[in-house]
Amino acid sequence: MDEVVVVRPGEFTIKRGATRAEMEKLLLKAAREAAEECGGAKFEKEPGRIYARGDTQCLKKALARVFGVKSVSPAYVMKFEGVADIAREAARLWVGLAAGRRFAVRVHRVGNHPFTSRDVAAAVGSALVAAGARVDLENPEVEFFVEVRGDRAYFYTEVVEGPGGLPLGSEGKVLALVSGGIDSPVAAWLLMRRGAHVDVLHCNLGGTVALRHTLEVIKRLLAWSYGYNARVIIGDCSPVAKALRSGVREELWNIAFKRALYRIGAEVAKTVRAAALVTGESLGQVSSQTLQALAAAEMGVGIPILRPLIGMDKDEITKLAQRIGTYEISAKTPEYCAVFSRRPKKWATREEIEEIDFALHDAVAEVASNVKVVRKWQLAEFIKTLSPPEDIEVETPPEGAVVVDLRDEESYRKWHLPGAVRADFDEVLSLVDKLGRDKTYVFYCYSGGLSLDVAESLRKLGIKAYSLRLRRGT
Ligand SMILES: Nc1ncnc2c1ncn2[C@@H]1O[C@H](COP(=O)(O)OP(=O)(O)OP(=O)(O)O)[C@@H](O)[C@H]1O
Repeated sequence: MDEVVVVRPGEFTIKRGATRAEMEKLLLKAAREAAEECGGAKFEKEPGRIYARGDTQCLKKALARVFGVKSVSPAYVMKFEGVADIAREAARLWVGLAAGRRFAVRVHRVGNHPFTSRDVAAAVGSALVAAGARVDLENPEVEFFVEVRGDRAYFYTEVVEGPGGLPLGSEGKVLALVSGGIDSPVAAWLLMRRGAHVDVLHCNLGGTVALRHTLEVIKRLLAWSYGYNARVIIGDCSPVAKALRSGVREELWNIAFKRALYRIGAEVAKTVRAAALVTGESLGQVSSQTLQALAAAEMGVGIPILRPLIGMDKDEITKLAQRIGTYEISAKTPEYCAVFSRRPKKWATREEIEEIDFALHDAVAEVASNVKVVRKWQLAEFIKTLSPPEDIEVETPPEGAVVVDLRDEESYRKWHLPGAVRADFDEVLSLVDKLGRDKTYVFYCYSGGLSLDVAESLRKLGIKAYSLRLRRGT
């Protein structure tokens, strides 16, 4: 008796010849990388199955995250001579588990044998009934699976669902635009699941705190990218924010930013040889995701834009994000944004798109040619190196600075620094526009994270800004 993890490949097993052989090779490559998380494994292959030997419990989880895998079962395997051997072994393994419960035996048989699946089920069933269990095929409390393949029998009780889809790398490469929010990592994951190698582009508008958050989300997403050392491409998008705020009417900012993202994406896609962009847009979710807005933003961009979430509801997307493991961090990513207008237009004319292109042309080129590329395997180390500019934190407000309290109203009412005004983080830019961009600003919040980020992003727009480190007791 030997322990093994049975891996069942998904839909690509219906393919034939070279395509199938290539897909099996890719699946095995990804499975080997996944198994490294468990100290490695020994793999064996036969038509329609892969077997992995190693740390069974760990492999069960890791291999159930490999694209192209339909399901995984930790199993015992034995060589047998006849049905009696199978029934004896089943009884030895399962009597304790079956005792006093309603059970069903499910048998799957591949190969030529002098017995049928029913014969096996009957023999195993009676061995367990003899031990005090009761057969109930309709509504069992426990299911016992026996898979007979050639001269071996596999015994298991657990079937862990894999992601399905196609092995990573079987369907070319795409570039996913990922924001750190809930939706775009899900969109990227869905393309991975269909076999595409996915590189990720993030356009950073906030400060280091927000960037770290987003990269943590991306790290979780890429934990699924077994077999491909994906690229994370980070653009500092402050030139776009600046150009947009100075050269585009506010009602068009959302469409214009989207267009800038697509344009930057199209440029970066050329360098990484991606055949399409992927975004997390879902029809009608926000005002820039109307059909007209999407059509206007992508007019003449020159690369296909794939939107796998377009017909999905938010709760479906959220459930997937939870399964992928990105939801928790995504939900907490600060969405500080310098380019969201308060009264967004839901469409744009061709002339308006031309105006946008004219205003953003140089900024798009600047961002696209200054991106930073980090590989999946270096990402964790890279995140550790990120820290905000040294002089951004101060102990006391600089002389003459406008002091802004970013906490909620109740906290502000109870206590605030003398002379401080209160603002939510998404009101900061309007406040700065109102009070003057030439003034110095200093922000404080609860923990110092948000104020750092707000100050850093304002600096990127050319505004003098600091984050105040509150002393204990204040
Ligand atoms: N800063 C960014 N960097 C890269 N891509 C982005 C960025 N912001 C938005 N995107 C892309 O544009 C899409 C639409 O963005 P928008 O903010 O309208 O949608 P969203 O539904 O909030 O998406 P998400 O939840 O992914 O942030 C995103 O799904 C993502 O693909």
